[in-house]
Amino acid sequence: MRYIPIIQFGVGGVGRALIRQVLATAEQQARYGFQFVYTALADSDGAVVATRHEDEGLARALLEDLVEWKAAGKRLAEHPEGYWQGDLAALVDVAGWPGAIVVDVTAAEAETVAPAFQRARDLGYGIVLANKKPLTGDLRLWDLLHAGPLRYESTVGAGLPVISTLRTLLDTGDSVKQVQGALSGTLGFVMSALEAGQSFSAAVREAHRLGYTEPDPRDDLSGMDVARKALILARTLGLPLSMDTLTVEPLYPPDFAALSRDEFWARLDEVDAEMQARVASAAAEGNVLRYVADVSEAGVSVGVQAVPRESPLGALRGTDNLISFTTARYAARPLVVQGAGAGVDVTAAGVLGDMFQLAQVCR
Ligand SMILES: NC(=O)C1=CN([C@@H]2O[C@H](COP(=O)(O)OP(=O)(O)OC[C@H]3O[C@@H](n4cnc5c(N)ncnc54)[C@H](OP(=O)(O)O)[C@@H]3O)[C@@H](O)[C@H]2O)C=CC1
Ligand SMILES: N[C@@H](CC=O)C(=O)O
Repeated sequence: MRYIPIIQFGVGGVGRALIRQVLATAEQQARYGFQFVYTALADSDGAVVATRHEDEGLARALLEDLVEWKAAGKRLAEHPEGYWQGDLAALVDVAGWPGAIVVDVTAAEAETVAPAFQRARDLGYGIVLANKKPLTGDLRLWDLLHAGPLRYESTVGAGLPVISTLRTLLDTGDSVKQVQGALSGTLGFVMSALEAGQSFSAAVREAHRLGYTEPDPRDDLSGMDVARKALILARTLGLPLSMDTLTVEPLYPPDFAALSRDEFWARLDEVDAEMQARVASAAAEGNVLRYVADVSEAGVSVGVQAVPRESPLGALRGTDNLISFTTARYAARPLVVQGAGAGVDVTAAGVLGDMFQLAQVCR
């Protein structure tokens, strides 16, 4: 049996779901002749690191306890096995051995995680990302990440096979003309709720409660989360674009960006009337609102579109994403991927699928 050390940054909704799935799939892992062992877990200011490395990593009972501890809103550093830390690169140093995989399920800024990725690259470790920020900042970090084993399926469409589909199209020599679709689970959920008569602010609160939004929901409502996904698709297509080339339409007034998170939540209902009016005006024409991303060589844009209620995008419900690839081979009828595009379980499954792939690549 090969033991593959897992160093995981982030023990939030997705991070905890991932730990549960890793523990629940020991049999599936064994079928491939390996076992994932957690050797380090980090949250924003603490960590728990395995003291015995050889094959066991953190014990199952401890991992289960840590999942409960974090679900209760506590800090890893305050756990009896935890300590305060702010150096993710040092964690990569102490917790890995050849074949290790570093998993980023935070929403931390690129600059915060970049030194740890540099260390992982130096040591030849694999990297799996659900965090979009490292892939959408400086192109030098994009290049560094791509200089070794890397998977990032869950950054676009959560657990849906979006990046792998695009990769296969490109690897098999197809020419991808356009990638278009609804890429936000949160905004899809909110738009559906508005159609059903719920207020905008109530729908956003519900999406947050259900674990669909980013840690700061303004990342979703500003369009930035969709813009990041669109940029990841564009860069995967080979277009060396940066964020400032994208057109992005926000769903809240500009002064909301400077509010504290609490102030933002307190003032969110100020947007309700305008959103209700936009939905009603679209409905009068037989349309519904969808937040749509468009990626092609001509450029990348993300924003609200009124689309016919009966169209594929208009028929989407809840957190469902729909991504269509128009290519030389799929010209008349695009290749379409559709399904839940947010939620901690589907996202964690996308990350775990990436880990299974890297386990077969990293030695
Ligand atoms: N939820 C979803 O449906 C989807 C999420 N994703 C992506 O997955 C990632 C995680 O999302 P989610 O689990 O919902 O978010 P949460 O807010 O629930 O969890 C984020 C975790 O990251 C930790 N964290 C933040 N900064 C750092 C840091 N500098 N070092 C180490 N840990 C840090 C937080 O620590 P602390 O506990 O101390 O706050 C927390 O444990 C995001 O990037 C998101 O975009 C992608 C697809 C879908
Ligand atoms: N907040 C995101 C989560 C997945 O990336 C979304 O709602 O789509």
